Amino acid sequence: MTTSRDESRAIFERAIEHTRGLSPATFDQWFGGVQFDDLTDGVLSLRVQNEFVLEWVKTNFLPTITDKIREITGWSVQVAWTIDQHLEAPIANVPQMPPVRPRSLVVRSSTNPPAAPASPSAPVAAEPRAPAPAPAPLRRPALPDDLNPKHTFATFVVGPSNQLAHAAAIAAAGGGGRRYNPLFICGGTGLGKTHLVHAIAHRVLGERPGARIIYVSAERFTNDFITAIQHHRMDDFRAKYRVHCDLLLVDDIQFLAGREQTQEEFFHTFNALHGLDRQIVVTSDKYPQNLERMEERLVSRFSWGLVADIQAPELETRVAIVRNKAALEGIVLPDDVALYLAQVIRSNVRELEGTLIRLAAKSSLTGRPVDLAFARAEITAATPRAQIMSVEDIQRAVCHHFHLRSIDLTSKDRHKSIAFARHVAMYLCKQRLKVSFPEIGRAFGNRDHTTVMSAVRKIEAQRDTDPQVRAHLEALERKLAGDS
Ligand SMILES: Nc1ncnc2c1ncn2[C@@H]1O[C@H](COP(=O)(O)OP(=O)(O)OP(=O)(O)O)[C@@H](O)[C@H]1O
Repeated sequence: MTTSRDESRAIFERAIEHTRGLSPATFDQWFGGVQFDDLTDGVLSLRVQNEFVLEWVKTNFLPTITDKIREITGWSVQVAWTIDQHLEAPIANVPQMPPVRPRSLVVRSSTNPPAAPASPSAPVAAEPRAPAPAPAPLRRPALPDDLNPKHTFATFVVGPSNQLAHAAAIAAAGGGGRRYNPLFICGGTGLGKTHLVHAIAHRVLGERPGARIIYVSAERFTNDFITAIQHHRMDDFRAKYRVHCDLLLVDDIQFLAGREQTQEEFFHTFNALHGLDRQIVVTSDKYPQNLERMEERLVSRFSWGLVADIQAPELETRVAIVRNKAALEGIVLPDDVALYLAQVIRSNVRELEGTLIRLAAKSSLTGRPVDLAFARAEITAATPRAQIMSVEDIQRAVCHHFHLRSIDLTSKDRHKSIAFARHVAMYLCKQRLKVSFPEIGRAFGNRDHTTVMSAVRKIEAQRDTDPQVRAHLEALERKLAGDS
């Protein structure tokens, strides 16, 4: 069967449309970085920005796409990939390869704009590299003493904000997929970094009870090190961390800031384990390059494997987390309350969980059911207004300021003054609520997240150059703060 390029592109587009329906958020995030080159005689040629996108798309989308193409054309499709770092991604959050360090791979699950491309196109073979070798044989069991039994993969809710870190954590636990060493998980407080690290340990222990796992906070590593020096037990310390360890999990590495001697020791620990191909997982509240007072050689090693960040979860993920937590704790939580909690507590899962537990405790003390009225009253009393602001509050303030109807902001009306007010509202949502671009898009008449990104960028640029725009923003900021 021979087809023209237009026909084959149409076949490909039908196939990927089918895939988009299966998982729209993931699709946008990943498939946006793939370009169709050709489909001729059963060979589908695709161009991707980097190897990680290639592997992800290949694992998650390709089977469905090739099945669909087979359904349409009868071909058993083979895929030829080209890695092209110059490829302009239509979707801004496609993961980027870092420009200089050849062995590192930085993946952002965020909606941050992509970095500039670094090197020219290079065709690659269709197959991914062989899986990493199995860890060294295990000798004696070792149980990390402070693992939270509830922090498992089963209790971790996966969404676009954390799916890369989650997938990488499963791979680090030997659960398939490419294993990156080290795995560096970074993100703000209370977003699930420690949970994932514990989940890795539980999974490894479940599957290989003899595995020698060391789970330490960087603070504990420091204290162990100091104690070893004090008591002349450096040989034991080194044997423990550099030899009798199959998996090293280090939480909150930022704690090593400025601790030069501990950094030096950790550097050698890292090298020893890495040299033996033992998995190392590190968490941090910052990207490696943003770690303060950290030796450059350590920073560079942290980026050798995979840097996966965790962002604040989207609304749907927050709802799922709060429902899950309620189910785990045996709390009866109506859907409208779950949604309300997820709407008002946006940036920190720990806080979301804490609020749920507090509500449940108060409800059992007072005998009142956890219903919407109860939740609203409790949260309003306990939280400053600014923190429980919602997209609707911002839309209301913007409409009031520009004398518009609320429907104008969600309508398709592109009149200049309405479009400007809409852009301002989107900008304020991003600034104040830290909600994701897709989430904002949905609240503004189901607009695409790229539209929201460009609106926010436009206002950011005007804010710095146009005094009138700045005046509107300041007036709105005052209004929103005044509501607090
Ligand atoms: N995706 C998720 N699914 C389920 N629970 C989650 C998720 N993300 C976070 N949590 C829960 O939120 C709480 C805080 O998570 P965790 O302690 O892992 O955060 P962290 O990123 O390590 O924060 P910090 O940097 O402050 O140590 C934990 O109870 C954890 O179980």
